[in-house]
Amino acid sequence: MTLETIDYRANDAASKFVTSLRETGFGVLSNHPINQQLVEDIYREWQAFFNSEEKRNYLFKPETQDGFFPAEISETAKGHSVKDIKEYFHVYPWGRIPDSLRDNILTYYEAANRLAAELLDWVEQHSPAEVKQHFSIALPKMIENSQKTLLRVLHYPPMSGDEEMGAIRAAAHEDINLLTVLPAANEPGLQVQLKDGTWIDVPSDFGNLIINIGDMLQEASNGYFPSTSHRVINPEGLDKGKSRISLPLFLHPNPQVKLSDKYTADSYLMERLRELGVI
Ligand SMILES: O=C(O)CCC(=O)C(=O)O
Ligand SMILES: [Fe+2]
Repeated sequence: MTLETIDYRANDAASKFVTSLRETGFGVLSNHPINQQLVEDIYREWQAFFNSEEKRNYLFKPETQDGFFPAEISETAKGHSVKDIKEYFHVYPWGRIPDSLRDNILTYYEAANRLAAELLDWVEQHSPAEVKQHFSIALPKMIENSQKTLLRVLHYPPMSGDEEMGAIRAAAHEDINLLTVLPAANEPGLQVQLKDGTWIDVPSDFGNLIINIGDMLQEASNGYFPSTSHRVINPEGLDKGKSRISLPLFLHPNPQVKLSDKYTADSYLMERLRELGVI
């Protein structure tokens, strides 16, 4: 099985997209409104930033979680013992951002959020009534003006040869948030796990937009929309010498939004961050 790429401008785009999310946890869009030149500019200028020592001036603050997370303290996925091979920067509009990178990244943040609201509306419109009734408010409303939505600029450095045994760029995990929106990275490697356990490549043609379900949408839909495991595998051969940059936007509802009888967005997030040991 492969993941089908869906033309955002096709008449049946919404229903095809939601069917793909329901079946695989992922949807891949071509012909979408995110400006590809902007994405390319961001990849280029953030690559230069990660190559410079300036990044150390933006070391993340544990209380606010904005800023630069170096490889030494980078994430260990839930259930794994080896750190991922990556470093990243957490962008929030209220957080610290290097001046020279601010305009482009905030333009992208806004454009991706606007599209995300439309895609959440597609999900809502194509949810069966018995699923829809679980949503405490309309899905696009959940993220409206949210200060919690996080744009992560990820840098996977070239392989040096002395990586820890068993380490990969991003070990298998599920995202915590409602939906994740990410432009295809500048190098392949992203894979999703199907129901039968096999791993398939997410079509990474440059210009595609990849959307995946996170645990919060799974919780809010009472399991109807599956949050599926995904990972980023290490490059082989000549590609070992190449960096990879990616740009996931993690859509987080406003903290007081009720996800289910059991959780608000805030109580859900806190429980997960406690499990991860980061708070
Ligand atoms: O780099 C990628 O393509 C995906 C990253 C990812 O899954 C994550 O950061 O949660
Ligand atoms: Fe992820």
